Amino acid sequence: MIRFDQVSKMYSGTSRPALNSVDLEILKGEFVFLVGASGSGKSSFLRLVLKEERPSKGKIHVLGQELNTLPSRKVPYFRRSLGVVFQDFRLLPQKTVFDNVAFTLQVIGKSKGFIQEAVPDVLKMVGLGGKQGRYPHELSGGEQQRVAIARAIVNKPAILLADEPTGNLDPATSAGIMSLLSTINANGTTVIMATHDSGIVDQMKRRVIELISGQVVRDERAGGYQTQAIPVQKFDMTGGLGSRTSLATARPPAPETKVEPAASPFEPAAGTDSIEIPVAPRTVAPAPRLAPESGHPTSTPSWVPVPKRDTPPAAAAAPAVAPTPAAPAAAPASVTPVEARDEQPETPPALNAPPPALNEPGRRA
Ligand SMILES: Nc1ncnc2c1ncn2[C@@H]1O[C@H](COP(=O)(O)OP(=O)(O)OP(=O)(O)O)[C@@H](O)[C@H]1O
Repeated sequence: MIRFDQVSKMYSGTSRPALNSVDLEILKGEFVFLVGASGSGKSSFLRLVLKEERPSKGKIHVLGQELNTLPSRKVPYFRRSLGVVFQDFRLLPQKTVFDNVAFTLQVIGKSKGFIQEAVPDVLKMVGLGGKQGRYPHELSGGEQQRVAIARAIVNKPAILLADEPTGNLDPATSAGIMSLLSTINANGTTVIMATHDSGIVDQMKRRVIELISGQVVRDERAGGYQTQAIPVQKFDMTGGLGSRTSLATARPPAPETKVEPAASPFEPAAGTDSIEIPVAPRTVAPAPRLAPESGHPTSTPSWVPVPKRDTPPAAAAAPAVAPTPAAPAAAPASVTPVEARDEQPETPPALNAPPPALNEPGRRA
């Protein structure tokens, strides 16, 4: 579904790559956390998936498409399969909840009838059924993020990219957002979330990819935020230290091993809507956890590299989370906020402003 082959990204005017020889694969239905200190390359990774940036080296495949060869005119259509959520919500302040979600559908020319059906459905799914007439300033932060998520998923994207979606929320509200993302994932959407929130990562027990200075140093199935960092290049399965083969081999365990996420407090128990709200400690980005002199890991890796696979993870086939009763019966089609940035006739700031998380102001190459 997403494959990075020896991808490096060097922004112009910089001396160090934001991403350095990244080699990984994310399968349909996975829920992946991207962790790492500020500046380690998480947002750059997401921007590359979105084709907001081009790799300086290497190839990126997303949904069967090699992005280097994707013509610009096809990018908006490509992005219809991707939803994006940001830390700062990026709602249109002058539009109601309904209109914020409807706007992206209008941009791609969906009919009024379609919009009238799809928007209430998705708002109900994110728990905002009764608030569609409100304006963003009349909502809590968590509710605003739910609107942003509704906007991102109204077209049932194959992939949802979330850049610090809980970064502005308190722990209890974050738990609600994570529960929602879990449900979206259980309904078939691949979720990739960049985060500094150790409590969430530790409790969700999903795949964790850790970046340090643009390099993948850990790729752990059902991992935690603080697990010892393992330099992938040093974990040699083929006899060739740091070789292309060993990197390609250093992929997460096969889906056949079925990573059934352990019961997570962010996921409602089967047959119920109740979610235990954990009070997870917030942390800032950690310092690299390599042994200071050698750069070698300080403990045995807890993951097992395996060859590439093409089949979806078992967890996707058998969702750990029962879809909520409020989930829409039919999949509405629409457009992601990303695409709206490309195609919208006006330039509403919330959709067009350079995204701070993915495109920090003043840093565009
Ligand atoms: N447009 C840009 N132009 C130049 N350098 C950039 C640009 N975007 C990012 N960088 C640099 O690339 C590196 C990775 O940045 P990136 O935003 O991907 O990190 P991050 O892990 O997402 O950080 P954070 O957790 O703070 O959001 C940093 O050194 C950053 O300064």
